[in-house]
Amino acid sequence: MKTYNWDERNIITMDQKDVILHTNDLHVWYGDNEAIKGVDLQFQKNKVTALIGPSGCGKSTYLRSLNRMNDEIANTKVTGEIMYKGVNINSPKVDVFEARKRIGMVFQRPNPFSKSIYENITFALKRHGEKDKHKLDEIVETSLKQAALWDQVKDSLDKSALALSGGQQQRLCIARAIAMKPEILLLDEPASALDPISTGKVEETIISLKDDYSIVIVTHNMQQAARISDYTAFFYLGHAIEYDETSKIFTRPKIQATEDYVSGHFG
Ligand SMILES: Nc1ncnc2c1ncn2[C@@H]1O[C@H](COP(=O)(O)OP(=O)(O)OP(=O)(O)O)[C@@H](O)[C@H]1O
Repeated sequence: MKTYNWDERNIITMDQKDVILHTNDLHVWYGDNEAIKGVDLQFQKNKVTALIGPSGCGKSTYLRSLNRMNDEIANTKVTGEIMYKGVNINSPKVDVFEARKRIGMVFQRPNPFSKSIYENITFALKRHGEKDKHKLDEIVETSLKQAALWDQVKDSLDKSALALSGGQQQRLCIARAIAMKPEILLLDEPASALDPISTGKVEETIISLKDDYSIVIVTHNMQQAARISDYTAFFYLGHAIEYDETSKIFTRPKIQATEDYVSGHFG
């Protein structure tokens, strides 16, 4: 086992006008286990940012904290700031459901509702009071087009979402998240349960979504991070160790542990 200097950091900062979300000194505890130990990262608008690092380093915990999903887990404490448009969304005063409308999330396993394709997309919109059928039809079409699924399902919107393939289900989940018109999409290993062809399609979808959304994605797949992201953060044991442009992380990172991790020689 190599020894590394874990006090070393290389964390880039960005011009505030380009930043859509950032965390200041974010800590997350599960009971006594401090899973995130003071992370300061900025996320740029209309870019894809990948979070990488070995299993258990806190990537998913950090991602989930960005739209307060950790609130759903008992015995969790989150301190520090999550700044979105001048508002600290980690404040107890913030309406969590409103925050999640703006910062949507797609999980590792496709989890469509046991409803029709159409209803999967309109369900939350209706709950938020949208009743206009014409408008709902329009949102269904736009969201499915953006998720690159429209052509395959436009003639079967009444079909059960569960009859779709895994890759199609995941793109439906992306369409469902997009339908709420978020600004930020959080993706937690969205392709890890998919075959290579479906993975390729989900990756193409993610790249095409950049024009309209800012995306933060957790991935175990180094090639995937290199293919689709503009920025990459390397996490280890609850710390963000290195954060830079993806091209730099994968070709000339400043920290030895990052270099070893991305080249498969870590540990
Ligand atoms: N729901 C939970 N309850 C208690 N502890 C948790 C929970 N989720 C994660 N942890 C702990 O927090 C730490 C970070 O886990 P996390 O899942 O965020 O890491 P990760 O980097 O995403 O891992 P992986 O790549 O394996 O998904 C680990 O010690 C883990 O055991």
